[in-house]
Amino acid sequence: MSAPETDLPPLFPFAAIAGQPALRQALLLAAVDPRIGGVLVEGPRGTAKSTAARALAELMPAAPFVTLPLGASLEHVAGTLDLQQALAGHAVRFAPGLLARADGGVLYVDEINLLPDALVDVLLDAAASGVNVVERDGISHRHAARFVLVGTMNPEEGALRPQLLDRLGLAVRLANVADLAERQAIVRARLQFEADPAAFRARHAAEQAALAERLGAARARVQAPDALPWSDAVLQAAGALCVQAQVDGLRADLVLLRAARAWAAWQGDAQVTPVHVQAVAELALVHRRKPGVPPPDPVPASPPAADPPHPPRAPGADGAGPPEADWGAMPPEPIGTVRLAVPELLTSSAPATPKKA
Ligand SMILES: Nc1ncnc2c1ncn2[C@@H]1O[C@H](COP(=O)(O)OP(=O)(O)OP(=O)(O)O)[C@@H](O)[C@H]1O
Repeated sequence: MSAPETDLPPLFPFAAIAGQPALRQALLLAAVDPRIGGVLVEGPRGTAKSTAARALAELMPAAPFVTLPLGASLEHVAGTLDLQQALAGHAVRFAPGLLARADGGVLYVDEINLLPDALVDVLLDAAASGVNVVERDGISHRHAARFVLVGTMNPEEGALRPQLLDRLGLAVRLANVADLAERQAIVRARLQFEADPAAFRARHAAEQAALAERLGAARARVQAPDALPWSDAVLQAAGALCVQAQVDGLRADLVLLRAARAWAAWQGDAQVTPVHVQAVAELALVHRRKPGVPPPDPVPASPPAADPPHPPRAPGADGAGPPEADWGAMPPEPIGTVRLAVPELLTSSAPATPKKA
């Protein structure tokens, strides 16, 4: 886990983020496998979008957190080639941009829907390929740009074109928190953090360390080419969900499979199954589903998906809600069903090492 830099304000720990299970799940999946292509977070102001994205970077080893400022130029983002040097017979000099700085970490793009399309195009290319290529007058330079792209938008302020939406790996639609107990738990935790950040962080240190270790193990597993195989049943499950959502093209299937594999790695499972596909389906499909097509009926669960439980806390810590159910222990569901909230994400007792098949 990267140590917070001393000249920066202390970070609110990922483990202390209350509610928002889909946001936490999507961020963690994108961190397990950055080639998923990032996360689009749609929703109102003040719903922990930037807090969660910053906190995610802290779970990754020495990961930078880079914010793309509004009004940034293409050169500022992608970097520039010094052609004068090249023409004078010197080696090509490359001045790195934000994509280079974000390598290995998180690139946070607030109001991605308000950026020029050309800039979003460059961001999405780099996010999906892990490489940034800068070309000018026949000279080109490429460098690693493996970052988790987190783009936020408020749909009331403008839409993102479907072509660009489709290229964002996962999406989450946040709503304002209407549950009074949950609001109180969030406010109480935040006030405690602001009153004494060091003590607050110390209280969550063990849970944070467990999350960071679990993330590191999952990241290592998805990089191993032979790990986490998928069967035809998995491809079929993904395809069936994509057909039901009436998505365009095949990108949804590919992202869904990649996300399912990341979820299996996070769970410590030995192979990808249709259950993993179901658990991440809505994150891959919500922004690709054809307008007017309803999502599959949610499966009633205990507790119901409409009332997702709070993340686990030590008794009495931060006034948070009750411990959550162990969703991982639930029986498989039929294909075509979707369960959005996967709160056992933050169950620190979950395995950090793969289970035996
Ligand atoms: N679910 C939550 N858990 C913990 N803190 C939360 C939660 N929701 C909101 N907050 C707190 O509310 C404040 C606002 O959150 P944050 O700045 O992350 O919102 P945002 O969604 O990025 O807003 P904006 O779109 O305006 O940038 C922060 O102090 C954050 O800690």
